Amino acid sequence: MTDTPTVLKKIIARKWEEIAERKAVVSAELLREQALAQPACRGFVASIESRLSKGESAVIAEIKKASPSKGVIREDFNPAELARSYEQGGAACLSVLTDVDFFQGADAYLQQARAAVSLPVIRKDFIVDSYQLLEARAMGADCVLLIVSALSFEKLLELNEQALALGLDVLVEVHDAVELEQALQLPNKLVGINNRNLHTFDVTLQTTFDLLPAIPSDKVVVTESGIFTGEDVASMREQGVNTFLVGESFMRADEPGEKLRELFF
Ligand SMILES: O=C(O)c1ccccc1NCC(=O)[C@H](O)[C@H](O)COP(=O)(O)O
Repeated sequence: MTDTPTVLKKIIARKWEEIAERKAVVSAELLREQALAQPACRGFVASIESRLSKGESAVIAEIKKASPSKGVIREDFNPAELARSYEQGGAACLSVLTDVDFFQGADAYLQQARAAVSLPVIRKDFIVDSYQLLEARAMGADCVLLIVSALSFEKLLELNEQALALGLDVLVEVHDAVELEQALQLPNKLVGINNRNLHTFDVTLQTTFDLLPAIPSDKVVVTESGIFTGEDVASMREQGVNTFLVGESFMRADEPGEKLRELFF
């Protein structure tokens, strides 16, 4: 009997096809030239640390039109306007979904959002190949996401090194103790704990609380997914977690930046 592929497995399988299609249009060599011609990144980690050092929450505000678990989340979708709203609301950084097939994202959305503000931006996608790092740097991203469950440990180390060498910051994302053990072997400052199980879509903030004790105090923990209420925010703060990645809750609000301010400041 064969296992039914989970959504994460489907996304990764499609990613490899997408990479092959894109490589046929723009070679890795050309992309590298474009990546190396970019100005310095804006400092994703630095922006978070600056907020934390002032005793504030650092909010990574996500621009996400749709998702596999929720379908279309926001019809009225203008990345530049959303970015401005988030900046005014007090965001430390932006997260922009660039995956086309499962999130209705686009590389252009990242560029439009970033051009509208001075905030650093993470390319939120499913990175499995160094070509996507070159793409990220070439399109202007300041940070990339590396999802431990999507990569072998060797690939994780390799992509992490390549991303850092390109001047990108990296948010390494885990969901359980085994993945966390791998993530902690990287020199990175940020450790993202995704409260969403990417295989089943189950979301529980308990994931962050369970993994937190194993994380050294020199790391910055980013709690990701499922943050909707003041109580959610307070429960994280009580445990010393002050960096949040939030998407749906803001995206469903008429004024996403106002919602951000109301929840966090
Ligand atoms: O959101 C999904 O349905 C999803 C499915 C499979 C892989 C990843 C998925 N989402 C990416 C994220 O983790 C979230 O966009 C991000 O953490 C924000 O979460 P939320 O605040 O719950 O929108």
